[in-house]
Amino acid sequence: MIEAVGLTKRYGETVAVDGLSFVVQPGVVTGFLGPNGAGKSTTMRMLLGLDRPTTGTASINGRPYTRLTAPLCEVGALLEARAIHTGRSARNHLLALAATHGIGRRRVDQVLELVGLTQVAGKRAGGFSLGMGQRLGIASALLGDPHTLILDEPVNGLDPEGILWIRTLLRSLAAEGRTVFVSSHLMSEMSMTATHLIVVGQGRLIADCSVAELTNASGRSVVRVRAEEAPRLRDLLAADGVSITSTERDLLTVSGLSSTEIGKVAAEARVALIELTPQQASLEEAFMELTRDAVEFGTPMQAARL
Ligand SMILES: Nc1ncnc2c1ncn2[C@@H]1O[C@H](COP(=O)(O)OP(=O)(O)OP(=O)(O)O)[C@@H](O)[C@H]1O
Repeated sequence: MIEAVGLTKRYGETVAVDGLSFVVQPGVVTGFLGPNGAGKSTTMRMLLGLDRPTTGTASINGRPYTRLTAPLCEVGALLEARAIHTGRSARNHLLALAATHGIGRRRVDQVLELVGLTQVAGKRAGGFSLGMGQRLGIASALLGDPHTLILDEPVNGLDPEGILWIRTLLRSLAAEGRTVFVSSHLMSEMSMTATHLIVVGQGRLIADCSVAELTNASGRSVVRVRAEEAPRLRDLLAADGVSITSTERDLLTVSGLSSTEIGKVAAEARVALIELTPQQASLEEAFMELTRDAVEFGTPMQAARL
């Protein structure tokens, strides 16, 4: 379990993290989501004892990271991409790390296999592509078979096959009962990997809920209705609080009424429906709505990317 209590980090005038409190439970993948500059990396660095909080506390399984006796075996961490600038081979890099914790050669070969680097284990890690470096970082995080994983943007630099691989890996690690905390600024990615979400904006907590709750909370569900007599149905549905748009002759997009209500009106008026589809606002929309006021350098392009 990871716990942050009133975590705050100031850099001069900048408040990077602002009174953040949350708990990350074991057994599910928890996504740490927020626009660029929201304070995710700073929070993770404080969890890992790499940055000292201005105020507040961060603990892992009840203790600050710096007080863990065998950190590598308790917490696996992946921070920014290309953290490994080494002339060593991937295997030697892992062997050196393993030696600090009395971890054997067999475990090194195991994690190399797990991340798909066995073939290139003898190659200089400094010459690795971004994706290979990312895999080596994940191998380092897994080396001590830790119960807690803290990964900052682990899909960065991975190709589609790599993204699928990490998604499956994280879910299986969580299913084994581990605590898996993973940051991203991409809602679409997180919605496919995480079950729970902690959303931040400008250093503050915006949401702490399940992926399903976030979608439901957006509450802007609309219903797609297709009917040959769409104009007549539009008149029948028109009422206060109902908004109807139409981009095609036989298509209506209705908000303010449920699909059941629309179906009943259509049946009573004997209007044949070709389609009646309730549509949830996408997670991307829900996220943008949540963080709209918290995007640090809000530009239309950046907001669209979230
Ligand atoms: N060492 C530092 N000195 C000064 N300001 C910093 C420092 N580290 C981070 N910041 C500022 O703190 C804020 C939060 O940054 P942080 O990197 O934690 O955000 P993030 O959510 O991880 O963003 P990204 O998705 O872009 O990595 C930003 O305004 C950033 O400029």
